[in-house]
Amino acid sequence: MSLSGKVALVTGAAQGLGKAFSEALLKRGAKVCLADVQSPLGEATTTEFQQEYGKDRALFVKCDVSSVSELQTTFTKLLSEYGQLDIMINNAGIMDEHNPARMVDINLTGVIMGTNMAVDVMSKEKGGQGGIIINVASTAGITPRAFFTPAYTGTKFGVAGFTRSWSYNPYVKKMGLRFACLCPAFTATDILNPMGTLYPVDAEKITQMIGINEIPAVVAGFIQLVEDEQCNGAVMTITAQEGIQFYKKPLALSKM
Ligand SMILES: NC(=O)c1ccc[n+]([C@@H]2O[C@H](COP(=O)([O-])OP(=O)(O)OC[C@H]3O[C@@H](n4cnc5c(N)ncnc54)[C@H](O)[C@@H]3O)[C@@H](O)[C@H]2O)c1
Ligand SMILES: CC[C@@H](O)/C=C/C=C\C[C@@H](O)/C=C/C=C/C=C\[C@@H](O)CCCC(=O)O
Repeated sequence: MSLSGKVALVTGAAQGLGKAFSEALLKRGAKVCLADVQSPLGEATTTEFQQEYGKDRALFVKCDVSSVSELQTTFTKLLSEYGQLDIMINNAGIMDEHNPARMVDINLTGVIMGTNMAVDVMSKEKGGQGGIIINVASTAGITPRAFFTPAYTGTKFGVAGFTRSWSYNPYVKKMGLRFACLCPAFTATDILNPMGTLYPVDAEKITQMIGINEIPAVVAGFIQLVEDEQCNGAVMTITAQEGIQFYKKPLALSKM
């Protein structure tokens, strides 16, 4: 799918993977609404992108994805600026085993609410143009072996299950929608702080043992999902040792 003229919403876009996903979309001709709870940093990232890709191509909205009203306001601002939404990336997430309720609100409830609002705007049955919704889980969301992050693992299992459930919906073809789940393993961003885990020494040791992805490797997998019109139901893993793999291959879209 050509991304020229498409409109994307990326949550958690001020830094890290969300920033890199946003830039990859901009490079391919899309307009991007960057949503993040970090206001000065999100504004600085957006200004950087506006200078590189054009003022009208990037928009920042301060948004805490755990707040339904802030998410709604984000969609309202995005639609009033760009008039459409084609690509929804629910990426915002934290690692804080010491505050599991907050982590569930951001990592899981935020993804569910962001997805449901995007479905309402993007569905061809509701006046939208269809498109793709990618939810960022983790390899921790498909194997429970990261014992140092049990609540985080729970949220990411939730994201993977939620996204896959949508992909099996027999009405997605009529809606013109595709759902995919991106599952990186450890990647070089600020989230890799062992102090957010229950067992920092073990977390650090296992991270080094498994290896750390560089951001461009994850961006390559991300773009593959965005551009592949057959990717509905895909669960893609990206690891330093084995690169891009499919844990669950794309589903044939239902004829219903
Ligand atoms: N880096 C990794 O090792 C790794 C591996 C697998 C999955 N992930 C997932 O990738 C996603 C992006 O993480 P990252 O690695 O870029 O980390 P990061 O900490 O660099 O970026 C996370 C971004 O999310 C934003 N954010 C946090 N809480 C928010 C909220 N309530 N509302 C809106 N934005 C919020 C932060 O401000 C930040 O910009 C997360 O969902 C994370 O769980 C990361
Ligand atoms: C160093 C801190 C670290 O623990 C914080 C990580 C924060 C987010 C990254 C997370 O999404 C990545 C998880 C990757 C897990 C990779 C492998 C596990 O699934 C399995 C580990 C154990 C094993 O298989 O032997």
